[in-house]
Amino acid sequence: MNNVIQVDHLIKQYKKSQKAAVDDISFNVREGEFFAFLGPNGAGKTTTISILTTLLSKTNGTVSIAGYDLDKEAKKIRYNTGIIFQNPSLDLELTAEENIRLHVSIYGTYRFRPFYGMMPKAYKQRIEELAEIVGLQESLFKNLKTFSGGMKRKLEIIRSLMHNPKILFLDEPTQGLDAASRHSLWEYLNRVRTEENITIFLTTHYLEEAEGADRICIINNGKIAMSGTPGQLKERLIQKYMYVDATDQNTLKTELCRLGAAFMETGQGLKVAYKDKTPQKLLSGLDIPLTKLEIHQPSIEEAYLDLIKEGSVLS
Ligand SMILES: Nc1ncnc2c1ncn2[C@@H]1O[C@H](COP(=O)(O)OP(=O)(O)OP(=O)(O)O)[C@@H](O)[C@H]1O
Repeated sequence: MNNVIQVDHLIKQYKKSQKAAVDDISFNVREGEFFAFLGPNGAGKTTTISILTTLLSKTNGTVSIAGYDLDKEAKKIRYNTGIIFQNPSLDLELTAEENIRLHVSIYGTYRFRPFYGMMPKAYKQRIEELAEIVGLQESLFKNLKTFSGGMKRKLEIIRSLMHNPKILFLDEPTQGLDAASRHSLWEYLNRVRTEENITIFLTTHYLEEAEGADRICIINNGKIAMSGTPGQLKERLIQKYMYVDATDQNTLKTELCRLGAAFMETGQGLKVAYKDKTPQKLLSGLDIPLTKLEIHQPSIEEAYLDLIKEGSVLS
C-alpha cells in the first residue's frame, strides 16, 4: 500500500516560543487508512494538521501529501485534501447549499452561478449524493440559522468532500457535540470512507474515538510517544507495574538492573514493569528488604493518562 502522507523530522517552532510545538516527528499514513493522531491539550495536534493542510508554515522537515511535496506543490495538496476543523466556519446568512456553492467556486471546483438551477449537473449530482450519505437531503435549501450543531457538522462533511479529495483531515470534529451526534457523525464518516475510499486523518483527545482507527499515533509535548494499531498500543500501554521502594534506593536500583527489570523513578518510589513475570517471581530475586510494595494493573484509559502525564513509558 502507498503512503499518502509521509512526514519526516517535522519541526515547528512558533516565533517567540522557547520550545518547539512540534519537535522532530516522523510518521506515515497509508492509502485508505483511518489514522488517529491522539494527544492531550497543547500536544501539537492542531499545529501538525495545520502544516499538513498547508495552512501553517513549518520550521523544518519534509512533508509529502498524496505524492506532492509540501514546499513545492501546496496547491495540488489543497486539491487533494478536505478539511474539517474544530469550529465550523459556515455563513449563517446563507442556506446550506449556498454555503457549498460559495465554497466550491472559491476552491475553483465549479464556477459560481447565482442560482442552484444554473449550476452544472455534476455539481448537483455530487451535492445530492453526499447529502444523502449524511442524511441532509431535506435541509439542503434551508437557512443555516435553523441548523443544529450536528447538522452543521454534516454540512461541513459535504463541503469538505465536494472536490473528491483523496484525504480528509479532521481536527477534533466531535468537539462540542453530544454523544448521539458524535455517534452519528462516526457513522457518516465511516460511510463516506467506504463509499469514497478516502484516507482519514483524525486528531482527537479521546482514546475511545481513536480505538476505531487502523493505526494510532500518540503525540505528547510535541513528540511522538507511541504508535501502532489499537491492539498493539493496548498491549504496549497496559503495562502491569508495581511501586517498590527501599531505605537504600540505590542498592534497590542495582538489584533491579541485575534482574533485567525496567524501572522508572517516580514520587511514589520506583515504578517497575512486571510484564511476563508475576510480581512474586520478580520480587523473589531481590535480596534487599522493601519498605513499599504496591501492585497495579491499569485499564487502557488509565494507561493512556499515565503515558501523557509522565511523557514516557516503561520499556
Ligand atoms: N500561534 C501560536 N503561537 C505560539 N504558540 C502556539 C501557537 N499555537 C499553538 N501554540 C503552542 O504550541 C503548542 C501546541 O499547540 P497545538 O494547538 O498544536 O496543540 P493541540 O494538541 O492541538 O492542543 P488542543 O487539543 O488543545 O487543540 C502549545 O504549547 C501551544 O500553546
